[in-house]
Order: sequence, then C-alpha cells, then structure tokens
Amino acid sequence: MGSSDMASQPQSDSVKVAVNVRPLITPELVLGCTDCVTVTPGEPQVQIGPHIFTYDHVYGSTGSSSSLIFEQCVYPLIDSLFCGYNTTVLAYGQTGSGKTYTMGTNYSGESNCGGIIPQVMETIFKKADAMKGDTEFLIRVSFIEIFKEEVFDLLDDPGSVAKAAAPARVPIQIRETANGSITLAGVTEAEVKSKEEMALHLARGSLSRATGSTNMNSQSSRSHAIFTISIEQKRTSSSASEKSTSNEYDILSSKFHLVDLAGSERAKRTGADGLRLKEGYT
Ligand SMILES: Nc1ncnc2c1ncn2[C@@H]1O[C@H](COP(=O)(O)OP(=O)(O)OP(=O)(O)O)[C@@H](O)[C@H]1O
Repeated sequence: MGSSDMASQPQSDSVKVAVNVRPLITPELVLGCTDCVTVTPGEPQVQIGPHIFTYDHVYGSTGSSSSLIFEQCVYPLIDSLFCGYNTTVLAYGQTGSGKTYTMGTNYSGESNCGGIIPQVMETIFKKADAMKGDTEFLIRVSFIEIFKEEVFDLLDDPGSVAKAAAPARVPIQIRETANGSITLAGVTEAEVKSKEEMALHLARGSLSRATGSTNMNSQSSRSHAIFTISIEQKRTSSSASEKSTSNEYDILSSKFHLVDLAGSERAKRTGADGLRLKEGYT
C-alpha cells in the first residue's frame, strides 16, 4: 500500500509504503497452506525465503495491528487534504493479497466498514462538521475503473437493469484542457452532503466493478478502481475580515484519490488464461 502527499513537504515524507500481511483464509487452510512471509520482530521488515524487505510500516501477522493502518498512514493525509493538498492512497499487490479488503472498495454498507475508504468518509465528514461554523464545504465524489486500458464511470451504471440486459458501457474519453490539465470528459461528480450519501455512491460503484475468478481469488477485481473525493472549502462572511488580514484563501480545492489496483499477478500461479490473462496485463 502506498500513500503520497505531493505537496511542499520534505521529499522523504512524500511517499510512504506500508505492507499489510493478511492471515491465511479458509480455502488456503483447507489446502494445508502455511505462511511464507515472516515479520522481523520490532522492525518494519518482512522476510520471504532468503530475501529481506524493509518498508515504512508492516501490519498484520506479527507486525503492528492492521487496525492501525488508518490512524498511522491515512489520517495524516486527511489533515493535508483539509489544508488544500492533493493526496493519494493506493493498494498494490497480487490477486487475493487483500487490496480490496484493505481499501474497503467492496463496501456494501455498515457491516464492512473497517476498510480505509469507509474510515476516510467518516473522518472527512466529522472534520467538515467541526469546521462548518466558519467554512462552507462542497464535497463531491467520482468513482471510475480502468478496465483493459479503458476508463468507465462506475457511478453511471443503469443500476436497475440486469447486467446481461444492460447496454454495453461506453468508455470515458481522457482529454487535455487548454491549460494542460487532464480531465475525464463527462465523468459523474456527485455532490454529497453526508457520509451516508457518499457511502451509497461507494456501494453502488463497487457493485458495478468488473470481477472474475482466478485460482487465487474467487471474487477477483479485474480493474483498477479510483474513488476520488473532491473538497472545496470557502470561508464564510463571518470569518472574511480575519481572512483579509491573514493572507487566507477564497476557495481551497483539493482531492483525495483512493486507488484499488487490479491484481499484479503471475499468470502461472493464478491460473488466469484467455480473457483473465489479458486483464492481468492491463
Ligand atoms: N486482513 C484480512 N483479514 C482477513 N481476511 C482478509 C484480509 N485481507 C483479505 N482477506 C480475504 O482475502 C480474500 C482476498 O482479498 P481481496 O479480494 O481483498 O484481494 P485483492 O488483493 O483485492 O484481490 P484481486 O486483485 O484479485 O481483486 C477475500 O476473501 C478477503 O475477505
């Protein structure tokens, strides 16, 4: 898992890499699998056979508790977001390693709210509520997937239509604007006023995501999914006089990208062939 805060912070702080070692799951225990990763006690380090790798953090197994991922890696990024910095958390790993579980991209309601995205949503609205005395917020979400090099809008799914009967999805065009920034033409940017509203979009988009089965994960995500929370903050008139004397902003805009990458797998192990294999290379 990687996180970045690309702003004016010291370079050494701008990208952090954490590993989350998931426990063996039932199908693996049934097959008699054993852990192949050991965590060096007291160090953010893992060992696989003769190879040793050191990261910023190691969670799970005998490392730090996975419940600390949000507090230690993600919470500080939300502080940066409210200060106007763009920030990204992305999960990378082979199929079945726990990216979707860790990010919470398979969100389906309150029963599985331990993932990073549900906790981000909760924290953003708590912070916005605490600041609303002197700041107006405009919060929007978009949810896209990149599937075989095409971008699709996960919030633009004809939800009530059965998948088989639904018309083929039309990919979104990637365009460059006159000032050189990259935009996704026509992507849904839904305005949300509460955590619950944002959660509905996450759950709806998660259902539309492309999944398929590999030997390593029966519900494997075959696409990269990017859930983006955009925040605009505007100081209200009551604080305008303070603003004029303190060099403050009129409108502060920032984005939080939460990325659940498709499995970076070795084809031989996953049993992916034909279509699944092609998906694995995108
Ligand atoms: N920390 C964890 N604790 C318990 N179970 C976990 C954990 N992480 C993942 N799992 C379980 O492992 C299985 C695979 O996880 P998940 O679908 O998140 O993998 P993935 O890396 O997203 O795979 P893919 O790239 O194929 O989509 C799921 O059944 C999930 O519930």
